[in-house]
Parts: sequence; C-alpha cells; structure tokens
Amino acid sequence: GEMIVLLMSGGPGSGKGTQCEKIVAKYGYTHLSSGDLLRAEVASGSERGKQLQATMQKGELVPLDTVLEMIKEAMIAKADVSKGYLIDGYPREVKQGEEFEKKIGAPALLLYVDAKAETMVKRLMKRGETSGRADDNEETIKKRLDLYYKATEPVIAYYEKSGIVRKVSRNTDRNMLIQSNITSVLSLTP
Ligand SMILES: Nc1nc2c(ncn2[C@@H]2O[C@H](COP(=O)(O)OP(=O)(O)OP(=O)(O)O)[C@@H](O)[C@H]2O)c(=O)[nH]1
Ligand SMILES: Nc1ncnc2c1ncn2[C@H]1C[C@H](O)[C@@H](COP(=O)(O)OP(=O)(O)O)O1
Ligand SMILES: [Mg+2]
Repeated sequence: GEMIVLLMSGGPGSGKGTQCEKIVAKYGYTHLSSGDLLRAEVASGSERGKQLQATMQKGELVPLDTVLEMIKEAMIAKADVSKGYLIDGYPREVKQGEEFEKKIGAPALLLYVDAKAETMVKRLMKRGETSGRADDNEETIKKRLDLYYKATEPVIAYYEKSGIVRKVSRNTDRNMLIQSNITSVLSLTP
C-alpha cells in the first residue's frame, strides 16, 4: 500500500532531530534527516561532498535536485523494511515541497516544531561546544535563522492549505502532544 510520509519541519535548533528520535523509538518510522545525509556525503570526501561543504558551512541551502535525489535514494534503500518515513529538514522552501510531491508523493502530515529564536540560538551555541558541526557558530546560526524565517516558514502556510500541519508548540509537553498527533493520524490512516 501507499507508504506513509511524515515531514518534520522547524527552525535550526528547534528540536527536529530530538523529536524525530522519540517518534522513531515509539513508531519505528525510518528517520531521514536531510542535514545528516548531506553531512555524511561531506564526510565521504566525494567530489559532490566537497561542493556541499562550502555551502553548508555558510548555512545556505544546497541545490534542490541534490538534496531531493539523496532523500529519494535513502527512501528506496529502505523501502522493503520501512514502516513509513519521517523526513527531517526537508522541504526547506515551497518549491522543494512541490518537487517532492511530483517525484515521490504527498506527505500525510507536516509536524512543525515551534521554538523562539533566542531558544534556538542558545541551544545551537551550546550544541556547538560538542557537535563539531561547522555551522553551529554564532555567525552561521544567524544566517540559518534568517533563511528559516524567509524560506521555510512559508512551507508551513503552504501545507496549512491542505490541513495537514500539526504544531508542537514550545509550551506544550512535546512528548504528549507529538504522540497524540501521530496517534490521531495513524488511527485515521489505512
Ligand atoms: N532544553 C531542551 N533542549 C532541547 C530540546 N529539544 C532539543 N534540545 C537540544 O537542542 C539542540 C538542538 O536540537 P536538535 O534536535 O539537534 O535540533 P534540530 O532542529 O534537529 O537542529 P538542526 O539539525 O540544526 O536543524 C540539541 O542540543 C538538543 O539536545 C528541548 O525540548 N529542551
Ligand atoms: N532540504 C534542504 N534543502 C537545501 N539545503 C539543505 C536542506 N536540508 C539541509 N540543508 C543544508 C543547509 C543546512 O544549513 C545544512 C544543515 O541542515 P540541518 O542539519 O537541517 O540544519 P539546520 O536546519 O540548522 O540548517 O544542510
Ligand atoms: Mg537536526
């Protein structure tokens, strides 16, 4: 049957990865983080990785076709064992969402982790102490935040139109809300 695709969206340091881990532990979805896939490509030392590194170091978006192809490859690689996909960090702009629907399919739900700018900055600066990520520094964090508000927040409005956005607000107990969101959707999904 149709494979379930959930999208996890939110600002840099909002907690997308953290929430995905909780959902995977409870529901066994296949977690695909665009950032992690890209960082693995950089770490592989490939020619493509070298080009990606320069872009990512500046916190800028890599080419749409590159990141979509990598996600598609990762989905295909897991297709026979996956219970469904939880895609983290994609789409980052509306165009990416449209391309995804054309080339892969329509998502069942967009989970949106909401956090205040100062919370995200604080978390990323702290994570930067141990993450070893080239983009967890004050200057790049600022660029990533600007890019998020400019390019990625419109993605939420885009999916609001089809009524599939479920927001995990900062004040609500994340685990309870996120579980209830997924449970309610899962019970509806054939
Ligand atoms: N105090 C607190 N810290 C959190 C929470 N969620 C995530 N963090 C921390 O905040 C940092 C960022 O969390 P991530 O889950 O990596 O955020 P992300 O949205 O995946 O970040 P990017 O991959 O940079 O987009 C990590 O160090 C987490 O441990 C939370 O609910 N409370
Ligand atoms: N869907 C996407 N389209 C274009 N570039 C992406 C992308 N997902 C990730 N990237 C690139 C730009 C990001 O600065 C970098 C790291 O992404 P990330 O791990 O999701 O961190 P963040 O959300 O904090 O930027 O990889
Ligand atoms: Mg992440």
